[in-house]
Amino acid sequence: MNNPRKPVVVVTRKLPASVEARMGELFSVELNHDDRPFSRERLAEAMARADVLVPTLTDTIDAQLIEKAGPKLKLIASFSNGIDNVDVDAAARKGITVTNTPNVLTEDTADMTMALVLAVPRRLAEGARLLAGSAPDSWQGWSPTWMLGRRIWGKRLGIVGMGRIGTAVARRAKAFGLSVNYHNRNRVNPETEAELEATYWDSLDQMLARVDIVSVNCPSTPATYHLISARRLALLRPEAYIVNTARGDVIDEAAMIRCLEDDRIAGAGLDVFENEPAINPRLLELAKAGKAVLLPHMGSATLESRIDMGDKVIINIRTFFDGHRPPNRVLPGRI
Ligand SMILES: NC(=O)C1=CN([C@@H]2O[C@H](COP(=O)(O)OP(=O)(O)OC[C@H]3O[C@@H](n4cnc5c(N)ncnc54)[C@H](O)[C@@H]3O)[C@@H](O)[C@H]2O)C=CC1
Ligand SMILES: O=C(O)C(=O)CO
Repeated sequence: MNNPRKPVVVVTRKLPASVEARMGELFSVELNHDDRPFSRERLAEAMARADVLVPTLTDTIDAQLIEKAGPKLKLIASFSNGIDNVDVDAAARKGITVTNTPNVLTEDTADMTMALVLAVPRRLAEGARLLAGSAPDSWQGWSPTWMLGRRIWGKRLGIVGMGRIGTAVARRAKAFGLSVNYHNRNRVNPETEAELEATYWDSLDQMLARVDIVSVNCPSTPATYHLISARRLALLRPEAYIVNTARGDVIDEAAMIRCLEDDRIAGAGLDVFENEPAINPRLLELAKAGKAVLLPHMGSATLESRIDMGDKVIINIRTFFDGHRPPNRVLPGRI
């Protein structure tokens, strides 16, 4: 580094040991060994004196906190792909650069999305729970009419948000015999569309009315808040399933719960929730009834992705303090 003074870097959560060790070599780093989430006061205190804050998606870095940040704070290098928890506009106004960790978790999150696409119609969680919770002789054996789910092969998938993860989901879905439909802000390039044999729907409403499984893969932004609204949920066919590995607030969760309870849709596979980590108890009841498979936000949770995310954070900090534009800079209005 050109600057002999090591930047003061405050990390809000425990990271993989190799990442923390490398940060210790490069920066004057303050780690969070006990992994307890920072309170708002502790965040404010860290932002008052650090050169760099390394938050993650569970830290809300809003305009109020950013306005009160100390003059040294120049970089918020988030350990996350989604950046909805950081007010990027407020950071830009204050001259603070924001970075995230895209790409390295795309394949893992797409795998988990596909796992949910399979798990709900094929009743995977129900079957596994049945054996895990039962006495050794309580299963009476195979029967032609028992535990029947719905076929995946030949069905229509509708992806909302055909970016990195959406496209990786589409590749997997094609291999499972699903036809790929998508709605996105922009149409993807013709080569990708041809490779995936994907159908683009300019109208989200029309796509929702047509598909068998919806996969939500767009970011949480003011424009996508409750994008899957009560009105749009009503467009889904009663046999349709919905999978969300993006952010909880892209779907009107209360409206989705009513649809599931009233059998107006067939099921849901959810890795994310509107009020994480709180989960609506009615969703837990739906999971018990086999109408929902719920995961505790673990879409990208592999050791490999966490190490790669840590490497990205380090590279973003290093390039910034070497006087270059960090590779994963998030610009206002570009999410
Ligand atoms: N469950 C988990 O553990 C993880 C969840 N995520 C979530 O997945 C999201 C997507 O990640 P990536 O695919 O890497 O992002 P991306 O930026 O590559 O793709 C998002 C796509 O959504 C589209 N989009 C944005 N606003 C839209 C709108 N109003 N209508 C239609 N399309 C819109 C964009 O044009 C883009 O193509 C992240 O923002 C994050 O919230 C990301 C990683 C892990
Ligand atoms: O990085 C993100 O956006 C996640 O949701 C978890 O990896």
